[in-house]
Amino acid sequence: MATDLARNDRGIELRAARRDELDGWYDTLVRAFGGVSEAAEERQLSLELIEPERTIGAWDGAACVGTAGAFDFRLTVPGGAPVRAAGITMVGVAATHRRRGVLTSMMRRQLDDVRSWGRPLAVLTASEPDIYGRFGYGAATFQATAEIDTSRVRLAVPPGTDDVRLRYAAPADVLDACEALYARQVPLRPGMVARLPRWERVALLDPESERNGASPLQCVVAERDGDLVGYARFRVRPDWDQAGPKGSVLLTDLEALDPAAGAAVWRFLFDIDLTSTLHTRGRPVDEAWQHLVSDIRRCRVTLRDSLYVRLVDVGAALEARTYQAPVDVVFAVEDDFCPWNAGRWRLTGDAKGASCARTEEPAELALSVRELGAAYLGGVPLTSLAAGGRVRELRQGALTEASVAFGSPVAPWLPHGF
Ligand SMILES: CC(=O)SCCNC(=O)CCNC(=O)[C@H](O)C(C)(C)COP(=O)(O)OP(=O)(O)OC[C@H]1O[C@@H](n2cnc3c(N)ncnc32)[C@H](O)[C@@H]1OP(=O)(O)O
Repeated sequence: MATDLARNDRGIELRAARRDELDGWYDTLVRAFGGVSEAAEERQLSLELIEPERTIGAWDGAACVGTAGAFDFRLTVPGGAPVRAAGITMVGVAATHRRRGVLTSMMRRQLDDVRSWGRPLAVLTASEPDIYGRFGYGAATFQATAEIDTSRVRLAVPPGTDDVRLRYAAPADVLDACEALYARQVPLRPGMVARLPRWERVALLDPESERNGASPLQCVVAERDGDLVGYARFRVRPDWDQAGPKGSVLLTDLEALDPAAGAAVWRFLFDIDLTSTLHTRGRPVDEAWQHLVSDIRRCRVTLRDSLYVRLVDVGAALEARTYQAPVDVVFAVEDDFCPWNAGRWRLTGDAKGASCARTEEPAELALSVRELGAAYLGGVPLTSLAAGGRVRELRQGALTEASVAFGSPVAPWLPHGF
């Protein structure tokens, strides 16, 4: 646990922040990100969600100069199981203390902690992609952002779309029903995270200071025969010029249970009067709307790295997921930062389950734990990493076998930051 004291070699003390220190600890984090305060309700919620005993503070005397935290998530992995994963968060080092190894010492302590908690995975989203690879994290999910010219792009909807009824609702009034629908989606896509208590409130945060001229959060629910089958939360930003209206729709959340429900919600978002652009952020890279549009180029889709995965316990992590095709491969894993993972592991598995144990047999694929993290959720093919020289095939056929087995029929996706 992070509660016992430790010093790194530069006289900085690492320990968990006590509850009565959390405010100051959080101020250090805010300053590390530039010092612009969040809205009061956002800060309040962040402080409620953080578990003090899973934090790390770096203290230079009485001053907090470094922060890191961990949420106790359950992450969906290929096959649908919810696997315990430390959601690493709130990492910052005071600008006065940067590039002296404070982050490195916090990462060292944190991964030891995560291991002692028995969590096979650590996951995070990175402020900058360059930071976490050295600690064994690999970019495992990507997300799509789109800027859709809805004045030009048409949407072709599937049969049944007209049977779906839409109505506006206050986001808080339908929250429980929307959360129940969300919970049904979580096992269906690797990378999704089951809601922890109080996390549903994150979706309703709507501080006026962060709207930038857009409306308060709006919600439309989709129903069929009175049952909720989808929802969208969004804002509208009106705008006008000489030629008339050119407002934007800013999509925040969208879930739907079936193709017609999804198409009904997307059609609604495309058709809001006085708007000509639909902005979407952080959506799945394989989302179906991309196949319904008349002109994908005018949707300006861009991809970005999203969830980084670190296997803290290689054997337990590889056993916790299933494999879409049979696999029996010996991996030689390099892991300088967590040497307990290094060495040869034999993975055997299929769509029903897997076992992964240490072995003395000859290695068939060689890679570092970072590549294993990138491939773990099925979104980054091992063949692609191998093409870049990041995975080496030592037995002919092992690469294709493992790459096919590791894949996922749906792209992994992290629905929200943390
Ligand atoms: C999960 C999250 O919360 S992501 C949020 C991360 N936080 C931020 O971006 C806030 C602003 N930045 C910071 O607070 C700090 O610069 C941190 C936390 C990114 C780095 O802290 P430091 O204590 O300076 O890192 P540390 O000295 O341990 O550096 C370790 C190595 O990472 C490198 N490194 C650190 N930060 C960066 C960076 N932003 N970009 C590239 N390399 C970096 C260092 O050069 C060093 O490399 P080396 O081992 O080859 O010498």
